[in-house]
Amino acid sequence: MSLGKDGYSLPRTYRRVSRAKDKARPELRKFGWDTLGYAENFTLLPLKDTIARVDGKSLSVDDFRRDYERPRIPVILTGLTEDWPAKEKWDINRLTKKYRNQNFKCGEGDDGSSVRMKMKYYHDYLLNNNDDSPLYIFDSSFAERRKTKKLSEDYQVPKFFEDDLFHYADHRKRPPHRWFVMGPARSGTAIHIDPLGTSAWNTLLFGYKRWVLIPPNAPRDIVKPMAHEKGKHPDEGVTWFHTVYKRVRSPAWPKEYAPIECRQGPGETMFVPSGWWHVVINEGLTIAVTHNYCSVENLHLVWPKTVKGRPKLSKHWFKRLAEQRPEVLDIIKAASDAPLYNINDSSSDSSSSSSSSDDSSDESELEDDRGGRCGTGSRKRQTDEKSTGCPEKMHHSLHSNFMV
Ligand SMILES: O=C(O)CCC(=O)C(=O)O
Ligand SMILES: [Fe+2]
Repeated sequence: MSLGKDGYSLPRTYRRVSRAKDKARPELRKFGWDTLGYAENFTLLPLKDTIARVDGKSLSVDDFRRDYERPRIPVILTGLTEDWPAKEKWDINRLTKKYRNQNFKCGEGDDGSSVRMKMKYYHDYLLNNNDDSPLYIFDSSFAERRKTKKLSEDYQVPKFFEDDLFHYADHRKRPPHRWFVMGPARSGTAIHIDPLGTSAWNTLLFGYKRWVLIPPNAPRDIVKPMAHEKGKHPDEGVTWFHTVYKRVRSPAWPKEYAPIECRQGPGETMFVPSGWWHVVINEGLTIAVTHNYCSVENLHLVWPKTVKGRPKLSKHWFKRLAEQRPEVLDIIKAASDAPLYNINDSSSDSSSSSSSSDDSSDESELEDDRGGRCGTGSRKRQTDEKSTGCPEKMHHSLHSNFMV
């Protein structure tokens, strides 16, 4: 198809994209979206892949718990998508055809509202943009909307993550926990910790993502870009890979905060344990699904954060767990007796400090630090952590609401 003079194939894309951009990143209106020229000049340091990869088909749930989940060690699980319809169906052209007129969340307004775009316009944008840090689909309500919920039938929650204790809470009350994720080169997620002490799994169906994970005890100040490095994209993955990444790779980086890095490819499932800092950049078009969860292995971390950040939810959830999973009450009791500690040790989580028991703070504290999005719908992109009090994962980028 030939491109219009604005560079897009469809006549309305330019206006739809402009409207979304103005709402999601009004501060770029004057500065411009491609001013830094990253589409031409952005390069990543050469890959240093240091993560363990394990065949998910032959690994037992008990072994996963013992070797990775309990000790909180990141790992890539392979071979889990072989029976997923998504393996074939989550192809950009097929998705665009099937969900052409459906809106997907690709950003968040200053007021926390979702910025949405129809798939057909997003597809046009995806193929034809030169933005420094492009809009990124991070949609946490796809499984609840009539016309997009079939996406949730295209994949299966891997057995390792099936026992999500948040299932026992009323699904309308639980924090956002699953995201359909799609974006072009240079889109990604700023450094963050997922919200509420949850762990996450993130399965890539198409493309390649670069990940850097940094241990929970690393202080916030050293893992985040410095004030003078933030520029116009303070909360974007590209900025981190442009600034902090060099330090992480230098011999001066403290050994105790040694990162785990990798290039995740199609069919690979990343396990991000509770409390780990992580940052992601897409090397080209990627299509993924990610869930955050609470299991018997991280409940001791999730519980105190939920009490603090989502007090009403915690009461409701406690009742349900007492009825249906009484055996986990000992974990809750032990976690409640322990002094409230930050799972990040030195990297205190400012977001969780703003607690009050009213609904709004309840809502907003779901996330910890995901850098991603707040609000109720996005998971993971927060603009600035939890300090904004937003609970989702972080992104517009960070799963907005649910991440730390
Ligand atoms: O795929 C990505 O961009 C990473 C997402 C992420 O870390 C999150 O949603 O918390
Ligand atoms: Fe995350």
